[in-house]
Amino acid sequence: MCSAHYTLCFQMERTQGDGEVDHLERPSPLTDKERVMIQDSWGKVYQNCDDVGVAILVRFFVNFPSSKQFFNQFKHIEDAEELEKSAQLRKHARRVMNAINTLVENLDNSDKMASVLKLVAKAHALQHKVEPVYFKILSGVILEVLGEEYPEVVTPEPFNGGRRFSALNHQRSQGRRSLG
Ligand code: HEM
Repeated sequence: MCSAHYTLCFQMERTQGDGEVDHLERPSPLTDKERVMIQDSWGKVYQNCDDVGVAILVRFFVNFPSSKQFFNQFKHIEDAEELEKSAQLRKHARRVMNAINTLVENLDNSDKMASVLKLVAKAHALQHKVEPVYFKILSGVILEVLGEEYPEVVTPEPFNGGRRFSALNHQRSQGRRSLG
């Protein structure tokens, strides 16, 4: 599982069937080797950050239309091609990718990671009134799109119950078409 996704999930609370709120387990710290693998893998994705970010958000809004309700400029748009052109969507895609990039760049700086996550969490909860479940859904879509577009860096080996970035088979990426 990508560490940024993992950290975002870690920040979220999960509601149990009986209505009690339970915190996710704290992940074990990354080793230096894992951190460098994640940064290396993410670097490849981030080279195409505009196209990847838009592809992720279009998939998210098409497959989970209720998530559009928070965006005044495209909440009524259904067509994927039209969504793709929306300036508000493209801006949010850049913001999402840049926030993840800051997290990945600071994997060894937990204070910085916590402050970025806190800012994002506060703004979305208090200002934009986004329910936490949408973060969970979006993180699944991120992994789905990256798994399709970058199979060499997002591999399916289980890692604490999820998927992770991996440096495995980087060579296989040579020559693969890039997104967009
Ligand atoms: C990885 C997850 C996400 C990241 C890193 C992220 C990041 C950001 C950032 C940095 C901003 C601009 C600053 C701000 O207003 O807070 C923003 C704005 C916003 N985000 Fe997110 N976001 C994420 C997920 C979501 C989700 C799941 C939704 C709703 C389904 C959402 C809805 C919004 C809205 C409505 C705005 C304001 C848009 C505007 O004013 O044009 N975000 N987001």
